[in-house]
Amino acid sequence: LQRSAFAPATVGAGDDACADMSDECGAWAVAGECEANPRHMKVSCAASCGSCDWASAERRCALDPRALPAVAPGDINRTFARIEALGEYAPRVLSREPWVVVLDAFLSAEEADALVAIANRDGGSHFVSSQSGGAGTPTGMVNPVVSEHRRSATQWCADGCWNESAVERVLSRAQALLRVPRGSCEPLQLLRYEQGDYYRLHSDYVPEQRALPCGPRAITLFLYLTENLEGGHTTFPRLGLSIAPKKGRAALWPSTLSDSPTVVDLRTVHAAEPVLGAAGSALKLSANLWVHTGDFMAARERACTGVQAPPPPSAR
Ligand SMILES: O=C(O)CCC(=O)C(=O)O
Ligand SMILES: [Fe+2]
Repeated sequence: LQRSAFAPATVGAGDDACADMSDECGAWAVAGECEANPRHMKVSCAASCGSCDWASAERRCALDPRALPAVAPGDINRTFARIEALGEYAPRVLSREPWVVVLDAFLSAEEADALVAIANRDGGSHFVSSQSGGAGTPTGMVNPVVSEHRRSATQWCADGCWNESAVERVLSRAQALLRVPRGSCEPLQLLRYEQGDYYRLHSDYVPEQRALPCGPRAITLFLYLTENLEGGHTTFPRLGLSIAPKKGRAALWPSTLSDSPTVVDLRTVHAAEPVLGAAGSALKLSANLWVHTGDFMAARERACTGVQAPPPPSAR
């Protein structure tokens, strides 16, 4: 059969109707992608996957009124004050209103090296050009795009990568430090900046997530995995702060208000300064661990994080 034999399908009528968003849905479904890639397929190819119950975001992503927030009002202030008082990992408070804390001894050198090895596995081929921002999609999600706002490479340490022992250790430590459930954390995002790479001023807050069960990103734990590089500082221009990359260092800041943890705090907008030095040797590797106010991992299973899962590379 020719690919064109599959026209976008529509199934049912009225409230239960659902449609495919792509001509390729039928071919992908035949190739088994509804099971292999359900977060994209069951939403965008609902007719071909027989998943009309997933077609409506309102129904699929309804909020559970009984769900307890992972970050409740006041938690941000309590958490940062506790971290300062505890004194573990050599904390330095750079700002208190809002909080920005650096933990120079968060990772051991071995752990940083282990994360670097994970980032570089298969010759670094898991990295893709970083995306950000992005336009809305017909399914009400954001489709991040590569833009001038950011030049770097990114990979998600998700699914199988969770089980790597260094990742597991680091996630458990972060969870214990912040006293948040594992499900509120996104998979670790690994970043690579080469000579000239940067990330312009932004907030980590994703507005579309506020109305979703995952809630917005409330806290960022940012890990520096390499050092001895020129540039590449993380700067907070509204606070006059600049954090240098240093192996094993973590920076911790909120993207929301302590009293209203689903409301953005624009005082912590930040940028990654360009990495300087010789082409080929200038390199900054780092990682983001984002904590949400809701259960991010449960929301991710149901394609309810507001970010469109990528389509299958092709129908085989
Ligand atoms: O690379 C940095 O220093 C900061 C990166 C960042 O802000 C981000 O990935 O959201
Ligand atoms: Fe950021």
